[in-house]
Amino acid sequence: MSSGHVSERFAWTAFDNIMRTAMNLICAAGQLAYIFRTVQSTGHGPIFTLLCLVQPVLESVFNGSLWSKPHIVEANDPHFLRMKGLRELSKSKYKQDIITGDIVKHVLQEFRRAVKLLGDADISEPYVQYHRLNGAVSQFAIKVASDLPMLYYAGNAVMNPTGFSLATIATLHQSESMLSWTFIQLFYDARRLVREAGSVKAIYDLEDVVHKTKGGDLPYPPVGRPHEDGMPFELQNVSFSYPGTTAKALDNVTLSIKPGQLVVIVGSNGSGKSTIVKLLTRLYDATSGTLTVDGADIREYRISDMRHATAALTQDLHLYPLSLRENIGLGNPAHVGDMDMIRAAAKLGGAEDVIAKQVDGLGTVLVHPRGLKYGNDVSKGDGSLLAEELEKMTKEADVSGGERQRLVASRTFMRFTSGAVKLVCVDEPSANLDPEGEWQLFKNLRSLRAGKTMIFVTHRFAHLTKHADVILCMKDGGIIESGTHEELLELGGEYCKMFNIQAKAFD
Ligand SMILES: Nc1ncnc2c1ncn2[C@@H]1O[C@H](COP(=O)(O)OP(=O)(O)OP(=O)(O)O)[C@@H](O)[C@H]1O
Repeated sequence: MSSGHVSERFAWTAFDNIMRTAMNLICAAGQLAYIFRTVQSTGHGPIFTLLCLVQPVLESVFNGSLWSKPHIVEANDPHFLRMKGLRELSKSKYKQDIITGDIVKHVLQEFRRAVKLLGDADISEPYVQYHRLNGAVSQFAIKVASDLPMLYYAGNAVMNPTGFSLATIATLHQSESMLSWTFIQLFYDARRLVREAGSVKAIYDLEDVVHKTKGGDLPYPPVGRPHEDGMPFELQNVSFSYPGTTAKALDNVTLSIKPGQLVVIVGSNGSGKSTIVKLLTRLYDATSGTLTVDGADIREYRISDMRHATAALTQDLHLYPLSLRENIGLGNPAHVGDMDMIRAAAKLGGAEDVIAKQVDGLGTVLVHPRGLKYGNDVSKGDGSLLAEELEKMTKEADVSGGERQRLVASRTFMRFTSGAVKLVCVDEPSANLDPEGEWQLFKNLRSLRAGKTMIFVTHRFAHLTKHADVILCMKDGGIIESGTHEELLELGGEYCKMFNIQAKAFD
C-alpha cells in the first residue's frame, strides 16, 4: 500500500463516520418527534420520550464509568507502542528531522508494518475494554432501562384502557427500539470520529512534510561530475524573509564555496547564520536572488538526491520515540539494521557510554509518546499502592541534554557512512556538551571531512576557526567579513573583536 493509500483509507473512514453521525442525528430527531406526537394524545408524551432516552444515556455513562474510579493505565503491546511512536513523528517538532533526514518512507513503511502486526489486538480505549470486562451489572441495568418505556406505557394502558390502542403500543415499541439503537450508534460514532480525525491529521501532516518543498528533475551529483571533493555552491544576492514576516533574515548575501571547503559561519545572535543552513538543506527557498549548486539552481535538482547528498546536525534535532538503534540507524535508513555501523556511529558521536548505561542498550526507547501511561485520580507521592505503581511506570530513563546531543550526533555520523553525502551542515550542536565532548565531536567531524563540503555555525571559536578554509562573519543578515582566521585577525574588524573577547577570557 502506498503512503497515499494509507491516508486515503483514514480519510474515507473519517468521512464515512461524519456521514453516519449526520444520518444518525437526523434519524434520532425524526424518531423522537414521531414518538412524542404519537403519545402526546394520551397526555404522556414528555415522560415516555424521556424514558426512551434512559437506555442510551446509561450506555454512555457505564462506558465512562472507569473515570469515576482511581486507576492507572499502561499500554504494553509492543506493536501498539511502536505504531504510536511512529505516529508521534508526524508532530511538528520532528518536522526538520524528518525533512533533513529523509526518513518519511521508512516511517510510513514501519507504521504499516506495526499496524499489520497488531492484527486483531484490542486497541480500543481503556474504558471500553473495562466496560467489556465489568459489564454484567451494567448490562442488566441497561436491559431494564430498555424495557422502561414499554413498561410505563403498558402500565398506563392497564389503568386507563380506553386511552390506548394495541396498534399504538406495537408502533411505539418498534419506534422506541429504533431510537435506542440510533442513540447508541450516535455515541459510538461520535467517539470514533474524534479518534479517526486525529489519525487522518497525523498521517496527512507527515505526507505534507515531503510535498511542501519541491525539486526539479536534475540528478545530483550531475551526470559525469561525481564531485569527489564535496558539493560546491554559490549564493548570489540572496535575500530571505521567513513566511509571515517582512524582516529580512538574509539581506543580499553573495558568497561562493568550493568543493570540500571547511566553512565556519560566525556572528551575533539573529545575524542569519542558521538561515543560510536552512536554505542549503532545502527547508526554505530564497525569497530573491539565486542559490546555485554546481552551476544549477538548487531547486532544479531532484529533492530526494539533494536530501541524500546533505547531512545536517543542529541543536533542534530530537530523539525519536523509537529504540536507540533506530535513533542512530535512521541517519542512514538503508542500513538501519546494521549493528556494526550503528555501533561505529555511536562511537564517533561519543554516545557509547550513554548506550552502555541503559538496561536494554540499543534496544532502549528513551522517549515515549504521551498518553500511553497515566493515572486517573491518583496523586504521585500520596503513599498509595497505585501512586507507587504510577511512579515506577512513568519514570523515564534519565539522559542529560549533553547525552541527548551525543545520541543525535551519532545519527549524523551514521549518515556519513552513506557515500552520497557531499555537504555537511553543523549548526551549533555542542551547546550542552562538556568541553571534552565538544572538542571530540569537532575533531571527529573534521576527521571525516574527505569528500564533503562542511559548514559549521558556531559562537565558540576555539575548536574550529583555525581549521577553516573560509570564515564568514555575519551581521544583520549580511556577510560583513570573509577570509581565513589569520586574514580576519589582520583585518582587525568584527571577527577580530569577537575573537579577542573570547581569548581574553583565558588570560
Ligand atoms: N522561524 C522563524 N520565523 C520568523 N523569523 C525567524 C525564524 N527563525 C529565525 N528568524 C529570524 O531571522 C533572523 C535570523 O535568524 P537566524 O536563526 O538565522 O540567526 P542566527 O545568526 O543563527 O542566530 P543565533 O546565533 O541566535 O542562533 C532573526 O532575526 C530571527 O529572529
